[in-house]
Amino acid sequence: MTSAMHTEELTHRYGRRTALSGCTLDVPAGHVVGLVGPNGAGKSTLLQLACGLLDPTAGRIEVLGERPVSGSPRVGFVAQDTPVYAGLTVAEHLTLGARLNPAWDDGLARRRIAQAGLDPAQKAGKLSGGQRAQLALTVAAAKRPELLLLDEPVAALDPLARRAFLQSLMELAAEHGMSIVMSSHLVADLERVCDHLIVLVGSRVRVAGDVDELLAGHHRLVGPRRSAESLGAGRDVIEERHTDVQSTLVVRSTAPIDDPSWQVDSLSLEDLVLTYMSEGQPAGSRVLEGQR
Ligand SMILES: Nc1ncnc2c1ncn2[C@@H]1O[C@H](COP(=O)(O)OP(=O)(O)OP(=O)(O)O)[C@@H](O)[C@H]1O
Repeated sequence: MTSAMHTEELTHRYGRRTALSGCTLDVPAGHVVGLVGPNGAGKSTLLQLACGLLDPTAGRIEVLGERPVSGSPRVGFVAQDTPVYAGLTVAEHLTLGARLNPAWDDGLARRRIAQAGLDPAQKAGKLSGGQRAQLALTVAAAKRPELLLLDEPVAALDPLARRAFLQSLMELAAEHGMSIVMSSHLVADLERVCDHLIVLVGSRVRVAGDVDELLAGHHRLVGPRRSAESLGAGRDVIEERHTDVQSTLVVRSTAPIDDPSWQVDSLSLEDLVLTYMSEGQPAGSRVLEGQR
């Protein structure tokens, strides 16, 4: 499997604050990868390390087989605040993009600008937040990078624009083999477009893998109250809740659960993400299906 990104024990500190700690992960090339985690988990820090805007404090990161270099034409990045040049018009952004990027796809850029309903003559400083995000995304995609890194790209988009944007991401990955890593809090969106998922919690990777494999390997068990240890080896208990009479467990297991006294259900991607995100928090703040 070729990697779009590979990290080993990657750590970044801002002064005394650790933003990412001992992060080891592999992002397969040619996939759309979702990066989720609570606020402050280190997602933006990881993406900025990947595009060379930050340097590791410790550990190693390779992107497309190289040490990340800021401004590389092989990597596109859209930061959370979608920076644009306020004094330049939309059309001037495309002209500048074409001048700076050898693989610039002008057709793609103009199509996306038209789809987003942007006026080429308008100054970027006068665009709305969502329109600015559309422009920044267009410029990043039209660079035709091998890897596109997006930090909460759809947060400012209206639902229609969001759907169109997610559709275009899937097309970029399918038609041009572009690898895409996008952070988002909108798990339903990630579920629509991502085939690989990374859950980052407290500056560490909590779980990562192919979405279908993750869903197939996680189960919710409901049955008469008993200790989680009764499940035996090879089953990783991610979450357990007990009443006087009933136990509810979320387990990771590739082997089938063959004890008929358990009712075994699958998890949605949102349940899976929430389970990992709430790990380590007091049981009262955890969210389980039926209690939301
Ligand atoms: N420039 C900075 N200086 C100091 N600390 C920072 C800086 N940027 C981020 N941090 C800290 O690093 C940690 C990780 O932040 P980061 O922005 O990477 O998280 P995130 O997962 O992207 O969060 P969010 O979902 O809220 O965008 C947080 O504790 C944050 O306060």
